[in-house]
Amino acid sequence: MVLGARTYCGGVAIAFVKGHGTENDFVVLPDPDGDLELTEGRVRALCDRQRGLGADGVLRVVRAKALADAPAGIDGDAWFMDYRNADGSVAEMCGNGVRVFARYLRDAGLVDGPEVQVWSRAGVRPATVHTNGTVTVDMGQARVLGQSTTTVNEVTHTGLGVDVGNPHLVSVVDSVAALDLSTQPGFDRDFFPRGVNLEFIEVLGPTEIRMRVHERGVGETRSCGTGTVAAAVAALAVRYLTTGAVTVHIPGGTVEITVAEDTCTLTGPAEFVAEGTLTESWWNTYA
Ligand SMILES: N[C@H](CCC[C@H](N)C(=O)O)C(=O)O
Repeated sequence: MVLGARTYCGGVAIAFVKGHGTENDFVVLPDPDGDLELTEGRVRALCDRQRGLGADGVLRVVRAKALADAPAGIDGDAWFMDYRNADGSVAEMCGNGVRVFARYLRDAGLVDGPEVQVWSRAGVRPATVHTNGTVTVDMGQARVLGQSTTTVNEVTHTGLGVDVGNPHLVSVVDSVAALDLSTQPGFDRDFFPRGVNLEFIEVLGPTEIRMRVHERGVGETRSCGTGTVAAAVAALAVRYLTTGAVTVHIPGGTVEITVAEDTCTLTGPAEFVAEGTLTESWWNTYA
């Protein structure tokens, strides 16, 4: 497992690792000292599936002291997941990303033991890397925002807004397969001024749902970890419950969610596909 690079000016190539959590895929960029100039243009190019490595997002592995916008009071040596969406935008949190990030820290020998503290712009997300390769993340408290609407294929759905550190709107539909999510669904920009991740769920049973998602800053993805937590909250709300366990089937696999009054957990796989180095010419092409 690569540990990362300093900078090209030092003549050292920039290392990457490619991984995914239920097929929500990421480029992991080890950059402990914050040397890389990770511009929006480079993120878009990295995530482009023709001119780059291809991914839904980038996880920069950086120590908090190397970040300009690290939360106040955080230990400078804490590991921070600097998450970027494929369109180059910065998001507060990425649930599938935390699973991949935590497993990377363990496999790269940057942390000892199965318990990993992953910091994000939404706060710290403790994770446990299990011996079978799955990871359980403490996702913090999910906060219900109220009802809002989304329009897909000229049909308007009323959904439940849920804040999981990032914004979500979850709508219950008869069939997720019937939805065309190839373009941005409509949503209320007054209710969600910073954009929103849009989940659509089909209830399969009291504790089981199927979900598809159109992610803010990406488009339709095979999975969205924070979205599965929001979906579980909405599925429980359908039964007038605020706590419980829900199995969520997404196109990229299955995750297990627990919802309690004060916090939620997300358990699912984290896989690594490849590791390597970016060519200097490629890196210098995109600024
Ligand atoms: N697109 C999301 C961030 C990534 C969330 C998703 N990939 C996850 O696993 O939670 C947003 O802009 O809030």
